[in-house]
Amino acid sequence: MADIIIKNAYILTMDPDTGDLKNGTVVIEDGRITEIGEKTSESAETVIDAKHSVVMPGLVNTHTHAAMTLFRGYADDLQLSDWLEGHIWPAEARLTAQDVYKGSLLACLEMIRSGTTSFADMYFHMDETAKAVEASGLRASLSHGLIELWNEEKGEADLKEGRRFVRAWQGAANGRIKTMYGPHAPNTCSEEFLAKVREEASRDGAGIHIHVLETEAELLAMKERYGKCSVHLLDDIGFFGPDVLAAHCVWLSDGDIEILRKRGVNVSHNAISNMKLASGIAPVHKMLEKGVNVSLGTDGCASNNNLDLFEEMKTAALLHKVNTFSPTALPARQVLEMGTVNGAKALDPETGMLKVGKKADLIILDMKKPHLTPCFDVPSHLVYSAKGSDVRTTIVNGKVLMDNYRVLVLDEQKVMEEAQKAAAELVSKVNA
Ligand SMILES: C[C@H]1O[C@@H](n2cnc3c(O)ncnc32)[C@H](O)[C@@H]1O
Ligand SMILES: [Zn+2]
Repeated sequence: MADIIIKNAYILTMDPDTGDLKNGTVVIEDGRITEIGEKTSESAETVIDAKHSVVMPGLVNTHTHAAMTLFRGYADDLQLSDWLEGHIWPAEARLTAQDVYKGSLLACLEMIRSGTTSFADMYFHMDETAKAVEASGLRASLSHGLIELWNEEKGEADLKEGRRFVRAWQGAANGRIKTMYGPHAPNTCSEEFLAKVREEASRDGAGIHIHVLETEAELLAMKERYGKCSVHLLDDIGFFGPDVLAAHCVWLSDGDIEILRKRGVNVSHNAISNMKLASGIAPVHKMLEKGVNVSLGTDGCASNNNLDLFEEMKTAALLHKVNTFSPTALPARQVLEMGTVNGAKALDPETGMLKVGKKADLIILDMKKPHLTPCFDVPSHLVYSAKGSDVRTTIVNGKVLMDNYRVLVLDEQKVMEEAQKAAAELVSKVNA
């Protein structure tokens, strides 16, 4: 007997071999998809009737700082350097482990509600984020943020903590947690430190998550310090490979794109954060054209200000159409690929697609809504009309985390109240 059967659904598989099924059935057993077809002869403990609904792979958020939900709306409308150094870092200096737990749990709740089934995170007190991921049932690739700032002692201490975290949590929560090294950026970490991180990551078989060329200020600072940009510096020290996840990549030259392609680097595009902080427009259409794997991230809630990847998909599609003066740029299917398959390629290739043998990370959207009526083309609706709040059911690793809008794994009221209290106390400490 199977664990879950989902029937009567439009199935957006994201699998180029099979295409979509207009009225199909998905069977889940032991955390994996065991059957997809029109009908099944199986029976299951849980049968979900998904009439008027779409079943699709869960969305993958490849760049965020989950606990920054506590800073949602805290320091809006500022220049990135002022925002980060003048407001966010002083507030983060007061963060306790408990704050990070409460903020991360709130992020997990928001992601479950809006259809994100896995995410890549870089932050501090990461044991707490890992505990929140464990409790929520989500999947995540987590890293401790390493901000060396040319201070050798701080670099050593950060790296020690990063290494401890990587080793302590790799494969935890029944394999749902993976760990990575998280050097913050090439303009906040020295060349020697970045090379050391590369070495450690290779030794531990862990990936690396890093911000790259987010702002023009970074590009200019790198040119002044090294006479070359971040991508060329990282390439020269042998930093890049398919285990590197580079967030932002806004200020790229054509030569940089070629390096990213050649090295198989995964790029996380954060359209809303880049627009809000006025960082610039990443050359996403060029990267995709050249064959770079580009996925989607929200960044933290202080620069977005939510974790809804449906908003991110729509924004990315619109931004690159207007940027290229071409309405055919980034069509709906390609954006859906960025939100699912491409993200999965960066974090866990056994997810991101509804296919027999893949891990069962999937979501069900309720399509019987005024803003989704009529429906001529499902992918178009998912990108241009749907919202995270249209997700009715979220399943990760074959476990139902939200069933028909009811979150089963967390006490929603308590999570919100505790985060609200922690955020208020934190801000009053910063202002004191
Ligand atoms: C992990 C550290 O990274 C900081 N951070 C959050 N968002 C951004 C961003 O867009 N660029 C650079 N750094 C960022 C976060 O506050 C932590 O200090
Ligand atoms: Zn970031």
